[in-house]
Amino acid sequence: MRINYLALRNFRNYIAVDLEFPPGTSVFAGFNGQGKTNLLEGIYYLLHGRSYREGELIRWGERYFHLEGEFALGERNIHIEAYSQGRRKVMKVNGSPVRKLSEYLGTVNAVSFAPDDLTLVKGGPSERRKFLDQHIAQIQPRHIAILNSYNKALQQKNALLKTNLTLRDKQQQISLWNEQLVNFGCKIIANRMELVEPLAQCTAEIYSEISGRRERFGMLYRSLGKNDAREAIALFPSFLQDKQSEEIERRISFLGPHRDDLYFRLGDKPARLYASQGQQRSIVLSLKLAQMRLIKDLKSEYPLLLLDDVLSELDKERQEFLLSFIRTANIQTLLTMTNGEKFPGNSAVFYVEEGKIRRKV
Ligand SMILES: Nc1ncnc2c1ncn2[C@@H]1O[C@H](COP(=O)(O)OP(=O)(O)OP(=O)(O)O)[C@@H](O)[C@H]1O
Repeated sequence: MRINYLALRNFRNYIAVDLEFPPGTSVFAGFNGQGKTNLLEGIYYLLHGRSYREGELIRWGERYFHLEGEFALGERNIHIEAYSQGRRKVMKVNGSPVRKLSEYLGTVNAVSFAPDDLTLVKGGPSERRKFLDQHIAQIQPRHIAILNSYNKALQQKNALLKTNLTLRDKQQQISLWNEQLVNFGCKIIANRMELVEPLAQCTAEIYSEISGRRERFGMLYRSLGKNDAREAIALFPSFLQDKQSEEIERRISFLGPHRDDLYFRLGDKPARLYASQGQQRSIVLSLKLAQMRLIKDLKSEYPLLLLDDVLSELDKERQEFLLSFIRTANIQTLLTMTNGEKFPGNSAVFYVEEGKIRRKV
């Protein structure tokens, strides 16, 4: 998968930028606050129909933003457009408006890696669930709709638990929401389980390579407190039934895949507690590369790789591992760096300065 072309209009700190991307690695270098992340954010927005950051996308003082990109998928070119129309956001693929995100999400895949991802190991479970769910959504866009339906039912159930209705009324209504939670929740667990099995294997292989075969990495998806997600699916309805009185008493719904976690192990020790800084970096790097491989296995093409200021976070050996993976697999990679860092060999270099981009000649 490739990006050939990108146009940004009034997007973040860009007034008007038109860029053509060569194959291979492109470096975007600049001082802090010049627009490097905004550029990757624009590409992310085109591929996901939303941003991953807070804040106003329209350039301050302007009334709209407009993004346009041309992507290549095998022999096929895909033209994606996104713009704001008042408060409304519009997406078009090859000129046709997109009604539902799931219609086009995952058409062109990208894996991104930024310093924030390094919290995946030591951060809270919600970060790891988000990581899993985002990956699933790239290959199975309906997963987003299932998550939304589950979260809606969960919100309604929590709202009900907070009301002052009689116990009898609550009991009656809760079972309706529980039915929905089971319906959508089991699909979520099944999707996560299906991804984690190959992801765990692939990540372990890559981690072993990075660590010179000295360390063993393992990953386990724990759902509803069970190590076996199939068991969790089978038990979910009766668990909800058993916990009903406690949920009514505590006025909160505390059981379901919205509480699940992904456990990382180094040898037989939990990585969350014991992984060193370097080991955390190796785990996240292995996870990202495993994601790339799984997408390649499924779609026969590697996704785009968006590396935001991440190279400086890796030591020399891990940098070399990542760069040689990119070179060997011939992955189109967009890499941001701060001025002064050493650029990887054979890359096209672009300078980013105050919302303007020029290619080094
Ligand atoms: N809606 C907006 N309109 C205009 N400028 C904006 C808008 N949103 C963000 N900015 C500005 O864009 C600038 C560039 O942000 P960006 O995150 O891309 O920087 P960067 O080059 O990646 O920097 P760093 O190396 O520090 O990560 C910031 O200074 C920010 O204030």
